[in-house]
Amino acid sequence: MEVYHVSYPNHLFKNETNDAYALAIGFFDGVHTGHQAVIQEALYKGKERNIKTAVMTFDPHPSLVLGGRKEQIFYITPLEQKIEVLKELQVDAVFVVRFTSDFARLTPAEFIESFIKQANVKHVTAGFDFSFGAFGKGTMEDMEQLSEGKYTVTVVGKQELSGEKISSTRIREELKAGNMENVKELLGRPFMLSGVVVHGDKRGRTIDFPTANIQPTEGQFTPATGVYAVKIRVQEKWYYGVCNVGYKPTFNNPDEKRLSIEVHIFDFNQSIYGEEVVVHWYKRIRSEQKFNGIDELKAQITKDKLVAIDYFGQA
Ligand SMILES: Cc1cc2nc3c(=O)[nH]c(=O)nc-3n(C[C@H](O)[C@H](O)[C@H](O)COP(=O)(O)O)c2cc1C
Ligand SMILES: Nc1ncnc2c1ncn2[C@@H]1O[C@H](COP(=O)(O)OP(=O)(O)OP(=O)(O)O)[C@@H](O)[C@H]1O
Repeated sequence: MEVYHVSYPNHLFKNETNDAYALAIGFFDGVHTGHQAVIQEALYKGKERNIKTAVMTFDPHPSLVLGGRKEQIFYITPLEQKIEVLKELQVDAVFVVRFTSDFARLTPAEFIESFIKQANVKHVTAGFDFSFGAFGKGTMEDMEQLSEGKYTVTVVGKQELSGEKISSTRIREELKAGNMENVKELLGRPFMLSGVVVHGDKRGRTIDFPTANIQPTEGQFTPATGVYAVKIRVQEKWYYGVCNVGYKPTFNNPDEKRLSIEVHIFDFNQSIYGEEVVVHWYKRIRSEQKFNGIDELKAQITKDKLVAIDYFGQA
């Protein structure tokens, strides 16, 4: 899969590629099942017409530029992970458009000229609510009307789960609540968090539950605090585990708000500091609690482990 980075006005498509494309457009944070329907439609059209399939996405999130947001944005799938998921969907190319204020000022017609027609796009698919161009004024009807016969358009209808639209916003809310089973259903795969194993307080081994402390890749959304049943990939192998996201109130002063993500990996006793790992999140088991000492905490983690084993035994 090719990845092209394009930006307006300096670096456009002209010399990038001569291939013709069926294109799916959107921000696609999460590449959830609603997004997958849009991308599958592009894949279908690409096959039908014997042309390549591409996904156009933007970076950073438009709200950072349009909303004048100063704080960091947290993504369900940071760009690199989004690209990985798109690769698995068998897309031929990804166009990553730099979302700048200059880009945001383009009229719908200008956007189409520079980013659709000049990119040799022969078919466009997007969802029913996709909007583009300055103030988001361009609709999918405009997309069709401005085509001048140079490309065709399909609009994918609203994909729903339990009567509500599947959306990135909805998934962020579910992550904030720790509802990982719902997240899994909406994404069509478990939520993934990648990061590096860093040194913790080294207390874990003294309570018989050694943990890998994970420093997440920058810009990733972290689920609600609490204890979770997870799978973790270490050096190409998958293991089961229990993960605590929180502040360890049993040991730490509640004012010390340093969030930690740590996984006790089952049947594992290697030193993995500095390793890159990926955590897949399945189920929230309970909230983090302040215990009266180590014995109570140990007894609870033993129970958490049984809940996770039981969950995976049935999953
Ligand atoms: C499954 C699991 C559940 C945990 N639950 C709690 C908890 O409810 N309250 C708490 O204070 N710490 C909890 N912890 C965190 C432990 O206190 C922590 O692993 C221990 O202090 C070791 O920290 P260290 O790795 O920084 O040395 C939990 C850890 C794990 C692995
Ligand atoms: N549930 C859905 N059904 C059909 N199309 C969808 C759905 N969700 C998103 N799309 C389409 O997928 C593309 C990417 O959309 P976008 O990234 O805005 O997703 P979103 O999930 O709606 O995000 P947000 O919650 O931030 O509005 C757009 O073309 C959009 O119209």
